[in-house]
Amino acid sequence: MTVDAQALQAFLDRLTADIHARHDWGEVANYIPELAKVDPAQFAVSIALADGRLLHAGASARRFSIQSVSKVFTLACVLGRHGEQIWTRVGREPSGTRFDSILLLEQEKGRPRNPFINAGALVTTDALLTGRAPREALSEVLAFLREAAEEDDIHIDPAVALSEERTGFRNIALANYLKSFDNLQNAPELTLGTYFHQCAIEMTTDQLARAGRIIAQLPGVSPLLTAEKARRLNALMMTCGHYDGSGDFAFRVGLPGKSGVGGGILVIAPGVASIAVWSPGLNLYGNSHMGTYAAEQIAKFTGWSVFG
Ligand SMILES: NC(=O)CC[C@H](N)C(=O)O
Repeated sequence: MTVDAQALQAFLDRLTADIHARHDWGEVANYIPELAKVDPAQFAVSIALADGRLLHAGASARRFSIQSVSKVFTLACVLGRHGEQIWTRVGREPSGTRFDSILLLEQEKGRPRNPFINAGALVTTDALLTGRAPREALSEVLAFLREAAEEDDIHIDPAVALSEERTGFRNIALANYLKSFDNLQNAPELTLGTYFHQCAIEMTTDQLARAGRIIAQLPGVSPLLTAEKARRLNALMMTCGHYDGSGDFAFRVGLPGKSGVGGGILVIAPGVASIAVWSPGLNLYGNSHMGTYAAEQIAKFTGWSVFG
């Protein structure tokens, strides 16, 4: 689908002004002290187009904590390393529960519903870690992101990782619970440390939109992902990328997306564009409130949808 880039840029500028005028930001995540300090009144959007152009508006050069958006890239690394084997340990169904819920884990004997809820992401991170040190596993995720974004300046914020390490009691519970079902191969502390650091990667929307081009399979991007893997990541993002808000996101936006509790969302228009939005205030489901609104408005303006 072709898009008039100039008209889209003017739209993004209007959208940014509109969002700032609304003063309806949502609440920042307060269970991670370092994220609770972030000013909610911020917004950024970047769109990488199939012709190589990168459009942006708002604070698109400001770094934010990508948090659960990292789960897509970790899964991509794990699929590359272990192939389909990972699906014996984690499912591919939406959970209908909060991202940090433990409820289904007991009923389903320690096999998390999908790789994007925390329990499932702990399993994929554990698979990435097996056979090496946390530093090496994290280097692989960073190298993957840097190659996808074609930019080296992507790093982990140690203060955010430490902040979560000190207060992440639910994740600590989930990891121990997984271990009791024999669904962690490493010591829970090691898997958790790797997971918290992976979530603490910081990026700008410009960088995230560029990294997402491989999931959108835009022409000329790095062959890091096969077309088949990209399609499957998109399917998982569509069905599970927003936890118990996934249905609402699909209904409103019509494109696969992955959110993070830092307020970022990566939205994919397959073959057409990779969109990154960021606004740190969250909605009821723990997904960016204004980020979701922006994605909805962009989809409306462009007509981009996987549903025709
Ligand atoms: N939804 C999220 O972004 C959650 C990620 C966060 N690091 C956590 O585990 O709680």
